[in-house]
Amino acid sequence: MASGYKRILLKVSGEALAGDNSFGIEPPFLQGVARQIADVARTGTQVAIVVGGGNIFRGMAGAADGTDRVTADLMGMLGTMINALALSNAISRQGVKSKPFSAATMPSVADTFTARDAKLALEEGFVVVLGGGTGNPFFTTDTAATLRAIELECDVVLKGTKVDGVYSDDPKKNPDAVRYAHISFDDVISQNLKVMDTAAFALARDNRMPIIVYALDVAEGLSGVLEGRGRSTLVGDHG
Ligand SMILES: Nc1ncnc2c1ncn2[C@@H]1O[C@H](COP(=O)(O)OP(=O)(O)OP(=O)(O)O)[C@@H](O)[C@H]1O
Ligand SMILES: O=c1ccn([C@@H]2O[C@H](COP(=O)(O)O)[C@@H](O)[C@H]2O)c(=O)[nH]1
Repeated sequence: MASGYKRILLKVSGEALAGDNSFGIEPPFLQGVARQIADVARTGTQVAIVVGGGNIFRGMAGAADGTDRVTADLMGMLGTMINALALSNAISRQGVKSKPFSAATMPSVADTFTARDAKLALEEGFVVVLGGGTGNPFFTTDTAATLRAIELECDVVLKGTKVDGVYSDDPKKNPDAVRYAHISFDDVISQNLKVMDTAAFALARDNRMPIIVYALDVAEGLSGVLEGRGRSTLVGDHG
């Protein structure tokens, strides 16, 4: 069934790609995510993806160990590129055309991202997988996801992660945390709810870009979440 969305931006958690491990990519999990994405793309919904890198390297952790922050963030961005290549290839193996783009120039690895080229690829039926975050240190791939969604004129950001929505507190640390079905940008920011960083929420709020937070391993799959089935939280000022 078609989702009703013409074009979506999916943020795939890097940390979740490690599956039951603490580092790297678990192939069955990667294949499962690729299958869900291919199912949605086959319905005619255009899919752009931003991939995180928490399964490989986070700049803050590198900086805490003494590496200068800009270098550590470059290392983090390169980690997201590894995930982007793996995910794009896994989607292609599902029989759906996919093309990786990089925010940083690395011509032998992937085309450099421009909104114009990525939009053309989407219109030609490619699932585009965007690595390298925003290309700038001191940002995150959550902010990159919101930024790219706005640049590519997507209808919605889907944040696919390890938890099934936005809670009153981190559900991994507080078993009494309560999940919201819907929450406004102002509330998620003023309550300092950490499922995404404040910069990403503020950018989405200022550009009226709704965000749906859901668990990548949801039984109903990405298509189910897009159709309103499966647990998730809608962050936005309308609906
Ligand atoms: N209020 C909250 N509601 C839901 N999750 C929360 C909340 N506060 C903190 N979290 C945590 O935020 C995590 C998701 O964000 P995080 O940026 O760490 O990961 P990610 O975006 O999934 O991974 P990556 O950065 O590797 O792409 C969840 O796993 C959850 O434990
Ligand atoms: O725009 C960006 C995006 C990411 N980084 C660096 O990459 C890692 C991994 O990204 P996550 O969003 O944490 O998954 C991040 O910790 C940063 O070091 C960046 O510098 N700029």
